[in-house]
Amino acid sequence: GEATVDPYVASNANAGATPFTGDAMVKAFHGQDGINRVVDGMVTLAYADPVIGEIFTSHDKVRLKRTLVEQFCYILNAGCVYSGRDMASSHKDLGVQRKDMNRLVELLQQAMRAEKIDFQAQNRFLSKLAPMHHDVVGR
Ligand code: HEM
Repeated sequence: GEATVDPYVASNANAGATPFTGDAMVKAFHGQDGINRVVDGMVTLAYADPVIGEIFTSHDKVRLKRTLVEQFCYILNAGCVYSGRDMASSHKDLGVQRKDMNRLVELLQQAMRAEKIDFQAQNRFLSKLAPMHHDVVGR
């Protein structure tokens, strides 16, 4: 099941990036099914990772997968609403460092490669996520 969290106001703005327009990106990611597989792959790798796994293991994987799928799907313009928390609230107190962010990006790349996402589309998506390090990495 999914753990409950403190109340917050849901908004697509919480996703932390302006979505792509048109359907090129959703096609490149093989639709919502492909997005689900990419998130599943990334989350599985992250929980099992020797470097960053420890940051994840005490947190609810069910909610994380659901909200990550919504966030990726929203940003890729694949027809979803993001119902999760904003990136600053989601990551405060986790103690995420820049190297952890870099590691998660590597795992996302691994998951996208496994789904055979076009390389240019991978990089276009990563460039939407990169500025979020300001909110994700603790200071
Ligand atoms: C651009 C990079 C990142 C994005 C887009 C992202 C996205 C998200 C989203 C959507 C959530 C769920 C929000 C919610 O529950 O309402 C979340 C939570 C979480 N993220 Fe990230 N994240 C990023 C980077 C990281 C990094 C680098 C780490 C650690 C290495 C991390 C660890 C976590 C953990 C442990 C949670 C669960 C927090 C909780 O249960 O309270 N995230 N993230």
